[in-house]
Amino acid sequence: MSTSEQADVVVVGMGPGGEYVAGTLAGAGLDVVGVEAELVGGECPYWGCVPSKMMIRAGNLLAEAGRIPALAGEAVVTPDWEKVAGRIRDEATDDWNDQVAADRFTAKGGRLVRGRGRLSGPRQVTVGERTFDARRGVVLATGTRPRIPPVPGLDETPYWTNRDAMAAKELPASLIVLGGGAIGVELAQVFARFKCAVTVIEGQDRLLAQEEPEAGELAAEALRADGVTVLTSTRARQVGHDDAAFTVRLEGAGELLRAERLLVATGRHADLAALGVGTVGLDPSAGGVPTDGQMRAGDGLWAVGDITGRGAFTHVSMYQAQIAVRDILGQPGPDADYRALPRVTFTDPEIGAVGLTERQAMEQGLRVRTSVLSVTSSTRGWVHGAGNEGFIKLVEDADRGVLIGATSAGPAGGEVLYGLNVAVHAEVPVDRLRHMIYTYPTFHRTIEAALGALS
Ligand SMILES: Cc1cc2nc3c(=O)[nH]c(=O)nc-3n(C[C@H](O)[C@H](O)[C@H](O)COP(=O)(O)OP(=O)(O)OC[C@H]3O[C@@H](n4cnc5c(N)ncnc54)[C@H](O)[C@@H]3O)c2cc1C
Ligand SMILES: NC(=O)c1ccc[n+]([C@@H]2O[C@H](COP(=O)([O-])OP(=O)(O)OC[C@H]3O[C@@H](n4cnc5c(N)ncnc54)[C@H](O)[C@@H]3O)[C@@H](O)[C@H]2O)c1
Repeated sequence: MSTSEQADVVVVGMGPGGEYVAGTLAGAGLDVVGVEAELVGGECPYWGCVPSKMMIRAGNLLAEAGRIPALAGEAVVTPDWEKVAGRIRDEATDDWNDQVAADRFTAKGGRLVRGRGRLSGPRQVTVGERTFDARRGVVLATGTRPRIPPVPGLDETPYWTNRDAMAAKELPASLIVLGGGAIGVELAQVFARFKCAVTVIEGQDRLLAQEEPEAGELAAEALRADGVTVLTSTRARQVGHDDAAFTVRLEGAGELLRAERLLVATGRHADLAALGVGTVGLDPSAGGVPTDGQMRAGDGLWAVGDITGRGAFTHVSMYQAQIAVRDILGQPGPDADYRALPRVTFTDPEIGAVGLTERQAMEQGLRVRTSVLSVTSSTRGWVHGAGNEGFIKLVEDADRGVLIGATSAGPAGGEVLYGLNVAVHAEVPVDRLRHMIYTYPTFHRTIEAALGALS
């Protein structure tokens, strides 16, 4: 009979959230077991944020070169995907090898256990034949997997998820993207800029449906300008595949689309049943693990990252990880606060947002004032010329006189977002924001104009 092994803390899943928790606690002298089924570092560095942003950087360079004729002369540019694929392989992922990250953890004294972990009771995790008892507790940080919609025929085809797209050594000549959320729009634009014929199929009436309607419209305009076919309020009825191509039969009139590849980017979900959460009294069929403000999910149990369902972003997983670490170490600190949750979709133009959309604010029964100002109307936008599309949208809680939401779209829209992020987080009165000095000529001066236009 095998005996259980002891540890102070067992962290299940070593993505950005789990790696931070495990590494920091090990560095603080705790006996930490980190359990990882695939690669230490998780989705973000190997199949998510980092490789996709390398692709986007390359695609944006091509687009900028395409703007030279309008502003600076002539440019002849030949896209070469091999450069992008090579950079992802060599610089981003080390050819999908996590040795550096694993060594970083073990150098701090952590014990890395490779395998799929599962709760087998309170403060207890089983990995294959081994069982670990965690004196202080267990941290769940297992992230999410792609959600594959139940479209007839889809399961029998070799469709791509984000993982295949990130590892692509060659680009297909044509691509259908199912889902017009963050993954769908970012990758559609990159692939199109590398001369792949892309069609995006989005079930809702606009792209980036969780953001302001203006954001979805801008994303659609930008994608169309890059040659992408954007179909909204459209669903796939049937998917097929033969040696040559994928076919997607659409609902409604039943139009048939064909493409060399099909990318499914229709959201993600956590598999709580496989994680054994029922053994600690949690609902295995829930969409995420509920936590309190200190990321506690039960006695001796914490959860951080995508699995909590509070925003599938690396910065959320790191933020929550810091809170969980403090709590496990017995250090007091503020509860998690998601009022000023920022996010950036790295299309060109970038679309950043923080806090509530106008609609979300109204649904909360708040009396709101809003404004939308075009970046092109600013001096900097006008000077910038080609590639200057974008807008600032502000959502003010009219009764409190503070911003509760904002969208910053445009060149460097994600960077411009920062000031708005501070304003929403710190609840800086709109009246104070109106009376500060905004550098001339910057894109962010559009914020000053938008503050003046709140009504
Ligand atoms: C294409 C793409 C682009 C993205 N771009 C951005 C971006 O620009 N900015 C941003 O903020 N976010 C982005 N994200 C989201 C970001 O990648 C995630 O929010 C982040 O990785 C979540 O971190 P996590 O620690 O919660 O989980 P994950 O990164 O998913 O890591 C979880 C880890 O747990 C492991 N695991 C799972 N189950 C078990 C088990 N039972 N036992 C042991 N190990 C297990 C997995 O193998 C994985 O390594 C992107 C995602 C994708 C797919
Ligand atoms: N820049 C970033 O921060 C970034 C980039 C990529 C991904 N991410 C994260 O990864 C997560 C997953 O990204 P995602 O794009 O897969 O999910 P998402 O939830 O952002 O978008 C999925 C889209 O697919 C649509 N959809 C669902 N089922 C469909 C169907 N059957 N037919 C047509 N459309 C359908 C939805 O309406 C939705 O608009 C995001 O929630 C985001 O948090 C972040």
